[in-house]
Amino acid sequence: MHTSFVRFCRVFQKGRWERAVAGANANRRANRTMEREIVASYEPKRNSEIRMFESSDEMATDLAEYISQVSEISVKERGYFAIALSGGPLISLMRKLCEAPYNKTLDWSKWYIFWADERAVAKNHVDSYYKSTKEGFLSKVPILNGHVYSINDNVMVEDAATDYEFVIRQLVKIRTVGVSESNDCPKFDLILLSIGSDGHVASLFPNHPALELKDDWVTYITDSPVPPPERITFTFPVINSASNIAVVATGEDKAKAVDFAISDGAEGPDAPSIPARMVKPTDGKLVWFLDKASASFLEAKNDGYEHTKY
Ligand SMILES: O=C(O)[C@H](O)[C@@H](O)[C@H](O)[C@H](O)COP(=O)(O)O
Repeated sequence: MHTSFVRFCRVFQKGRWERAVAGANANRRANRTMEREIVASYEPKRNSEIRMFESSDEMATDLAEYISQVSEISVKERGYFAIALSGGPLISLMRKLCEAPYNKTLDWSKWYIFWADERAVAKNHVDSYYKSTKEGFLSKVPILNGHVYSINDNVMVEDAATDYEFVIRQLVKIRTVGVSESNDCPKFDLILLSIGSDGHVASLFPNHPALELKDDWVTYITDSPVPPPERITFTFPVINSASNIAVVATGEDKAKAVDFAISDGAEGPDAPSIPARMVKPTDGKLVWFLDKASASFLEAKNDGYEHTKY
């Protein structure tokens, strides 16, 4: 059973749901019940994909290729690549973009950098995502300084959120950032997120009123359960308007959250509030990048273990 599931994930890794279904169909004769369980648990949402990796190195390799492909398509179609970053392991996992061939082949002059969330600290503070992004990525690739839209760290957090939304509105007007056809939200070419062990994405935490915002593009919080408390964050309308969203999960402490975010079994009144479940692109594509540890509850479930409640 375990082998079937791993095989299933490897097919997912190749990026084709149809092939995954074909693989599952091939298993049917061998284990009809197992196949039903897998397909029921991982019924694909429209335009979503799960990629699972044995090692951080494999994930980094695939993430670099994925980002490179999305950037090439965006530059070809729109003339720009507007990408929003976040915290956690992302910057380290983007490390291969700073190496050959990408450092030479990508059209870096068309890249525009944003943050889906940021901690309200000075840019030189150890907690700043800007600082870690600068050190781990921006200083190693030829992205133009004028294309890096970091948060204003000289004002109060609420003003920083207002400023950031204003800046994005100007860029949407001139279409450096695209616009959604179904609402007036910005349509980022790619938003990269990582999931926390409580299921938060960006700085959208479980049970927080910020989860419900419909009209704001950027908001602020002053009570983050994960320090530091003050942050700004994109809202779900903006996240879900993106052309592409990738959610990265690494480590066993994310296993429950990943399971509840992805599995259909987590529906119903007892289902926990997992912000990552609210990542549902309206017109775009969603890809989950999972390491073995963060996917271990998905695997366990298909090994015949009972679904563990959060
Ligand atoms: O301040 C935060 O919001 C967290 O640090 C946040 O970034 C999250 O927990 C990571 O995305 C998961 O990161 P790890 O995989 O490193 O735990």
